[in-house]
Amino acid sequence: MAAVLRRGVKLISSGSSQLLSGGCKHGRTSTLCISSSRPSSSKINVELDSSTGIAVMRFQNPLVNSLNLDFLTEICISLEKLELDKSCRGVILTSAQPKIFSAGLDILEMYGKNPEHYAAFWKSVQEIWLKLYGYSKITIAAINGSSPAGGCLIALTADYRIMADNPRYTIGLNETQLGIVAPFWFKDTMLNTVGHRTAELSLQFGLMYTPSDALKINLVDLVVPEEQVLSTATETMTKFLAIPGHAREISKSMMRKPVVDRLLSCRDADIKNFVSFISKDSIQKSLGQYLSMLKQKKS
Ligand SMILES: CCCCCCCCCC/C=C\CC(=O)SCCNC(=O)CCNC(=O)[C@H](O)C(C)(C)COP(=O)(O)OP(=O)(O)OC[C@H]1O[C@@H](n2cnc3c(N)ncnc32)[C@H](O)[C@@H]1OP(=O)(O)O
Repeated sequence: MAAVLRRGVKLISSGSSQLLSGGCKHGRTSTLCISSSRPSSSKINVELDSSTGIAVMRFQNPLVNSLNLDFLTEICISLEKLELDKSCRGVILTSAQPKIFSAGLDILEMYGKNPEHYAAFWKSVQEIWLKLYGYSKITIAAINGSSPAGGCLIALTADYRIMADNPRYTIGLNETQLGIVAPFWFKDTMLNTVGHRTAELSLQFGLMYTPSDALKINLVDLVVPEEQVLSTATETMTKFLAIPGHAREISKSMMRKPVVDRLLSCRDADIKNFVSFISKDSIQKSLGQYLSMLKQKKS
């Protein structure tokens, strides 16, 4: 059940199984409707301040916000609800997990599973990208931790990126380091942000950037002290909100639509391509080795 935090603000815990269709109004505060059962299973929470129209979506999928099928579905449903909710004007994406924005796609979803599973997973990755890259409302990524690969992609879909000034945090599309390849729409999203040459080097080497280096190549727009990431995101959102909405929205769409349309025109082929690529023995071997490396890092 949504709980009132302060005047005009509601906390919305949303497990995918708990979300009902359609938004609803409770007095002055516009929020999403959810049932009250099993709120502890929520992988995200959303706070919507109806006085400003700003929603804060926090990722809370322990340990590292890795993007598995359920988590992706839950994010997508919440984004859809916020998009339909007239009282919401913009969404800040951030993490409730310490030190990690998102560890990227859950490698376990791409390792040792069957083709049907790979296809369903990839479809959900496409869905989240299509939803976020084509999102009509303003999105700001408040990057308060590391953000490799799919985590970087989520950040890249936002209209603005603000990263915590902590050299331990890194961000980038590191796919080649895992022996896998960022698909064309990951590449296009990166290219539209940092330009051709930087994207080319970045993708081939699978480079991960510290916040200050990410700022130099425009991978992020602003680096601020960690404790100011959210407040700066809110201030920035207010600046975006001062622009006439329809004009901003059309401009955003004009910049992004060709890339969105490109994936829309070949979704099934892209899924087939992914399934055939990820099922290869050599790719499975690379992913297995990478997983072992992650585990060994601890010991
Ligand atoms: C021809 C063209 C065809 C196109 C075909 C397409 C091909 C596929 C394209 C796929 C695109 C994107 C891929 C991805 O997003 S892959 C994921 C990439 N992510 C990473 O490389 C991040 C790896 N993780 C880390 O670097 C670190 O874990 C961290 C995030 C910096 C956190 O470090 P930490 O020290 O705080 O925590 P750590 O102990 O390492 O991890 C805790 C546990 O979490 C597990 N884990 C970490 N990341 C992932 C992950 N992405 N998926 C699944 N599990 C993950 C880690 O193993 C630990 O588990 P455990 O506690 O030991 O059991």
